[in-house]
Amino acid sequence: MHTLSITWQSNNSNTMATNAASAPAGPIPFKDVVVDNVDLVATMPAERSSEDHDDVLVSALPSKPMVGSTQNKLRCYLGFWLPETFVPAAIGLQRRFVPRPDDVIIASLPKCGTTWLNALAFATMARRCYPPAGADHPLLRLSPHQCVPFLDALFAGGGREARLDVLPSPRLMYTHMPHEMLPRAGGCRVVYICREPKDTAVSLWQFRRSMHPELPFLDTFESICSGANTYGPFWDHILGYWRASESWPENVLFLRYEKLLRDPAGNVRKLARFVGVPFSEAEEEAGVVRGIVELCSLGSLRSVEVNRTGYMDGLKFPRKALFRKGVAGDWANHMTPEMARRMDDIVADKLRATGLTFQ
Ligand SMILES: Nc1ncnc2c1ncn2[C@@H]1O[C@H](COP(=O)(O)OS(=O)(=O)O)[C@@H](OP(=O)(O)O)[C@H]1O
Repeated sequence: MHTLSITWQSNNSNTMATNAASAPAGPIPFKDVVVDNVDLVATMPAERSSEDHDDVLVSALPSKPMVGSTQNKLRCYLGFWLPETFVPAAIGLQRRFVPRPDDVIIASLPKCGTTWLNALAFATMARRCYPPAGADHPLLRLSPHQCVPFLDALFAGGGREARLDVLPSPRLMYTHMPHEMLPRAGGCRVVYICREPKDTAVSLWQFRRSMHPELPFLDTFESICSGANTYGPFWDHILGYWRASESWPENVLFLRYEKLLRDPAGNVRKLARFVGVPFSEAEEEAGVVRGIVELCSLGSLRSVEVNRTGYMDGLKFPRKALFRKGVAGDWANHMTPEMARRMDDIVADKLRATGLTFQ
């Protein structure tokens, strides 16, 4: 098992002095601290979990194979197909996670822009300690997933969730769990990123192929359409956060990957306002938003050493597989018209009368 360490280091006072002029008014996230060596993905339990977790017998839940994995399977818990190793995380999150009012949680289905949004949120919230143009920015030596703790891995067992308690406020974390698995209380802020389902399907398949090059697209496609895919059904995952964003707009921000591609700066401003640290006029004039967008662009992240080399240890996937094409519409290169129509029909049917569309 990988050893995890969370190191909080005092910030360099010169950096603070340089930033003072452009610092926003109000609470300053990440003041005096730097997140380092937080690779919570690497701590995912390798063993399968079939024990009793708080009176839910994981091995008694309905199961299906997980496409592309011989080690893990999916279990249906409260209507969602979760990786078996993460069912205890869903239970633990619901029962024991105590959000703080100023927590920020990034939520998504896998392959919807999680890595990008993690990077943007981290760079935005940590900008006083780390100006985006700074040569010592954590995103120049750590992967975005190393900068943002992964709730699903932390709550998967082994007492790791206690590590969250020592993080100073405001905490930034991420999850792939459905909205239904998050506790209601606490009033923390959740930022969800949603992506066109056909592109998400292609991205997931390509990611899996980085480990299993021969994997046919059809297996991934069929499992997604059936609903029994990792964290699926995808329509229920999306709708859970969509409805929450409509009911509690001050708590849940619903972002779209395609809109982020079209207007990254506008969406970063929206994100900053939502998490309570809007950009000041001085910051706008100093090009801070532009700097964050550039730092977190696919080209920049892809060129960082840690993102080019090495593996997401617990998952054995190469990190570079997280930074592929980053475009909208790649589905057209991999789906037949019939496959595309089938998925569009599923989406139209499931999202009917919800106000959410992908057209
Ligand atoms: N900076 C940036 N800008 C635009 N797009 C980006 C960026 N970083 C990652 N990506 C693209 O996001 C896809 C990976 O999805 P996730 O980050 O959600 O994967 S994961 O859930 O964290 O495993 C994957 O999409 P595809 O290229 O379509 O496969 C990545 O290329």
